[in-house]
Amino acid sequence: MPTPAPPSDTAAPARLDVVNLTASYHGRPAVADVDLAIEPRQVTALIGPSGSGKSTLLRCLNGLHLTVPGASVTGSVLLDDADIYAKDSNPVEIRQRVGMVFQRPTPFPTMSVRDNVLAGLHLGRRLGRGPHDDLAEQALTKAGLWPEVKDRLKAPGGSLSGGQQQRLCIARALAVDPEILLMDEPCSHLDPISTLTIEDLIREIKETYTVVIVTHNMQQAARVADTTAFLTMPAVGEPGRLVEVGPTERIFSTPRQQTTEDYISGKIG
Ligand SMILES: Nc1ncnc2c1ncn2[C@@H]1O[C@H](COP(=O)(O)OP(=O)(O)OP(=O)(O)O)[C@@H](O)[C@H]1O
Repeated sequence: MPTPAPPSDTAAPARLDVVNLTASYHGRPAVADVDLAIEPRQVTALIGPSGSGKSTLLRCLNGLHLTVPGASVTGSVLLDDADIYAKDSNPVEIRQRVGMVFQRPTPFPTMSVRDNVLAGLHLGRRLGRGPHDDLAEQALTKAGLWPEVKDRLKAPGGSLSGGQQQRLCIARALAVDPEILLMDEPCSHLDPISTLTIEDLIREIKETYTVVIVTHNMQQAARVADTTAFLTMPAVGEPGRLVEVGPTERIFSTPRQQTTEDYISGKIG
């Protein structure tokens, strides 16, 4: 199946369908048999105990998993119906359409704020219409950082606070105009105020983007996610499996599976 064409500026954000996905390291499954529909313009949270495969599953959603030595995948991830694991799919294009923000803010510390935002554009994607300064301003505005850095665009990225650096990374991810943003515990190294700022931002950007977030923090999932997917593994050393997925409010108030209830009530995990 051919890789889908890049979106026009007015295109709706993409949907993702995970179909019978198993992801392994050196032949050992880390997460198995996952079927999961990720709806456009929603925030989907992946929750579950440590080692249940949340980050692995997240990295499978844009093919980043296969960049890990010894990693393999079976099953499919359909990006608007085209399998990102098809032989003829284009990994660079997929990662432009499905961006990623990591746990630790990862700006280039000595590169200027402006150049950090534009750093992803060298991947060969179209640069859009206006000059790059406009693009940097737009991305920083979307990431809620523009008022704080508009007079510091030449300052090094490393001179910003941790929370600002994480929003700089979000601006960098948004500058390449993705349709989907994957966030792997984006607040785990941030203070409570910066965390709330990022959560506000997630709620705002879901108007335009499809967001998938891995979080250990169930309150955070309850605050930001429309849909929550709970993964766990039956025993240590066994692969994680998707136990239950549904509207966040229902998952937290009336989970259908006992394991989900045990996890959210703190009995396991
Ligand atoms: N690079 C790797 N090489 C080998 N095994 C790995 C690698 N990354 C993860 N794993 C294994 O895959 C399994 C799932 O790990 P993963 O990090 O996806 O879980 P997680 O639910 O995100 O955990 P945590 O909440 O602790 O971050 C674990 O058993 C882990 O040891």
